[in-house]
Amino acid sequence: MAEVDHLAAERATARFDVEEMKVAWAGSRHAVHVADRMARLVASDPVFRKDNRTMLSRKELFKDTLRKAAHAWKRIVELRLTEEEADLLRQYVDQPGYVDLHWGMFVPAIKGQGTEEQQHKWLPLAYKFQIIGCYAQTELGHGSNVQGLETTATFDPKTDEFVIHSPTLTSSKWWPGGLGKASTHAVVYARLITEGKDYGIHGFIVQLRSLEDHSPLPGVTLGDIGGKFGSGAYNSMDNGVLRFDHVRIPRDQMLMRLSQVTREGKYVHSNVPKQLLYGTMVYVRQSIVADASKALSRAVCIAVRYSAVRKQFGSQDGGPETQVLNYKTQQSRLFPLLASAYAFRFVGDWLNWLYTDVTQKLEAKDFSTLQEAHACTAGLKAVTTSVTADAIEECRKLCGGHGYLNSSGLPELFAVYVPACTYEGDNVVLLLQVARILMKTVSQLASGKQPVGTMAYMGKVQYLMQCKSAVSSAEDWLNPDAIQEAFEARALRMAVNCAQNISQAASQEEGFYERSPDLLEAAVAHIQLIIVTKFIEKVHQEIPGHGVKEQLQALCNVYALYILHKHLGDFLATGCITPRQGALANEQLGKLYAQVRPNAVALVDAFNYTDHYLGSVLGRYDGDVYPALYEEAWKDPLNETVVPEGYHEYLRPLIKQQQLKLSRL
Ligand SMILES: CCCCCCCC/C=C\CCC/C=C/C(=O)SCCNC(=O)CCNC(=O)[C@H](O)C(C)(C)COP(=O)(O)OP(=O)(O)OC[C@H]1O[C@@H](n2cnc3c(N)ncnc32)[C@H](O)[C@@H]1OP(=O)(O)O
Ligand SMILES: Cc1cc2nc3c(=O)[nH]c(=O)nc-3n(C[C@H](O)[C@H](O)[C@H](O)COP(=O)(O)OP(=O)(O)OC[C@H]3O[C@@H](n4cnc5c(N)ncnc54)[C@H](O)[C@@H]3O)c2cc1C
Repeated sequence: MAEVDHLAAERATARFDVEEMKVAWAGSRHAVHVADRMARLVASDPVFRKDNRTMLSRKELFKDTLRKAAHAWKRIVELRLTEEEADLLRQYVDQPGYVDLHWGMFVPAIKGQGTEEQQHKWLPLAYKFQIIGCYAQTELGHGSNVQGLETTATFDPKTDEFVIHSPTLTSSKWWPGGLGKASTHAVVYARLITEGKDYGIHGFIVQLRSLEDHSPLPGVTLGDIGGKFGSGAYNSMDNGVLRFDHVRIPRDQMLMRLSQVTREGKYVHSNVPKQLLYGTMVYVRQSIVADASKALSRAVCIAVRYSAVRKQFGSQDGGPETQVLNYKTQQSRLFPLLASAYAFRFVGDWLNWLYTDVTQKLEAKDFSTLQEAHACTAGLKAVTTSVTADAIEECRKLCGGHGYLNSSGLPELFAVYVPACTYEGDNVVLLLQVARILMKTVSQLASGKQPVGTMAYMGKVQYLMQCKSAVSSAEDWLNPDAIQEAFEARALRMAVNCAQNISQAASQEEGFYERSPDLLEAAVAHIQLIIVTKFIEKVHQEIPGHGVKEQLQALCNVYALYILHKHLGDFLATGCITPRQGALANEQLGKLYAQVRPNAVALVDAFNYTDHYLGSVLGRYDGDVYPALYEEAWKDPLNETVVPEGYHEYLRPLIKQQQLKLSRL
């Protein structure tokens, strides 16, 4: 705890129990405790220092990542950490690296798509880091279109092997994290060809590097694809390129849980949906939603604390300057982001529950909820990552000029985060998947088929197509039923409008193509409805702690009314509310901001982040920003010498030349 607390006055105005809010945020008292312990463990270990990261060269940064990963593993083993503890420790180390893909995609791919025998063989090796794996799906020529991948895996019955080959330049694997320099193995996605027939994309475990000296195996060409956006940031990751020249692997290295190739080369597909091949992506998409709230809450924590410290302009009578957090414009830009962090946290928890539920059903061969899992993970991944990326940039602007300094932590956070809009499915491509499912659901309404899960509201089509909001005062917008109905009506009407427009096209496919910009908006409306609904449901639960429920209620209303205000055009165009009701929502939003204001600093304290994890001089817990900023500047390598390198070569001759010219005048 800091000696001087410049934010003490802010903390004193909080009208709720911060310790209990920490529990609501983390999910349980146990979760707060474990996260706290792991965060402190990392913060107190000099190997995990990260304040110099943006000053390292790419090579130094990569080596630093290897060092941290090895040290983290050593600590995990020494301290016999549980899986939960180890995941948190890695989170707080906060440096993207091959380990993320090893645990986050390679292991899940084998678990999800490998037979029991294959899991028995490969997982123990991966669990002990005797092999390091990555997920090699995307190619130079194809990423979004998985069915368009070109790498081939041709079965050779003579030797009982698959021959993995990259037939073209565009078939080179391109992007897989951990592939460039670290991985020894990969789950490679390739077209399965047997008995002369192409059976489409399947997963294969392929060894890439020697386990003795790490050199590439014969027929394997691989390396790093080069520097990426931002200093430090995602450059700690060795995203790689990989080509195969007729590389042979045993038949049993095809992941055979979903389909098999027999010794004779017969292709056998188990009686399961083909889309289960995409299971690893579904798993990672749901974890990306949980991560969105982490990244967003970090940015918001920095911006809120700094806005409480920063003062600009005096009062009319020459009194003290005003905290920028008191400006209504600052509040109207920042508090919706604070509310979004909480909203994403709770929808992330719900999505995790849904994912677990669907997985259990799949184990029991019940595939009925697969579409729901796909729509929710794809749509929530798209909306939460897009909002978070934009929000981090907004937080940078909210911190004025100092937000642009690396020491604010915001440039690096943005650079690390922004590819989340692209990886695990480009957000537009994913939203179009949601739109397809929405259109399918609308088309089935006429036949009387009742939609289920998050689409269930569409079953109220008769009512929602004609209902009118009853809101007649600003306070009426505090009624969750009023919010819920307006959001349901907007989402349904947008979807039905799209469906009607598509039905007038020459074909469904052409209509979908022509109307895709509208479809995107309909998909966003549907996903925003899910987020609002899950927040409302959360607030309806019993939430212990003085004032905690009230604060969450206020944030829920901020989130919903902010979205309504931002997308007012949708609500008006679909006739769900009147312009007057829109104005009342905005009036209520202003009142809610005033309610949030005295609690703002405490609401970000509830995220319980250490200064190490935040990595920001502006977001320090103690608010002692200026000495830290001043001190940090002197650490820059440019300040190692008073006179810069290059002075004698370039500055002095220039100055002298000008002096000479002047002396001649
Ligand atoms: C503690 C753990 C932490 C873990 C987190 C660590 C991770 C580290 C974090 C970040 C590191 C970054 C790692 C990045 C990795 C990657 O990027 S891997 C590569 C990801 N690639 C993609 O996401 C590609 C996107 N493309 C696709 O998913 C598909 O191509 C497609 C766009 C969905 C289209 O597929 P396809 O052409 O086959 O299908 P369609 O004709 O459109 O649809 C056919 C039917 O299938 C249904 N469908 C599609 N996808 C799914 C799915 N995933 N699940 C279920 N069902 C699916 C679709 O709705 C159609 O259904 P219908 O026939 O009934 O209409
Ligand atoms: C940092 C990072 C890490 C990654 N890690 C991995 C990894 O570990 N393993 C792996 O296999 N891959 C990885 N990837 C690759 C990633 O999954 C792909 O980049 C991603 O799926 C997007 O595919 P793409 O690059 O082909 O984009 P494209 O599909 O080429 O997108 C280009 C543009 O076209 C638009 N577009 C494409 N299709 C459509 C359509 N049908 N309708 C409308 N618009 C469309 C997109 O919206 C986008 O604007 C990573 C990528 C990044 C950036």
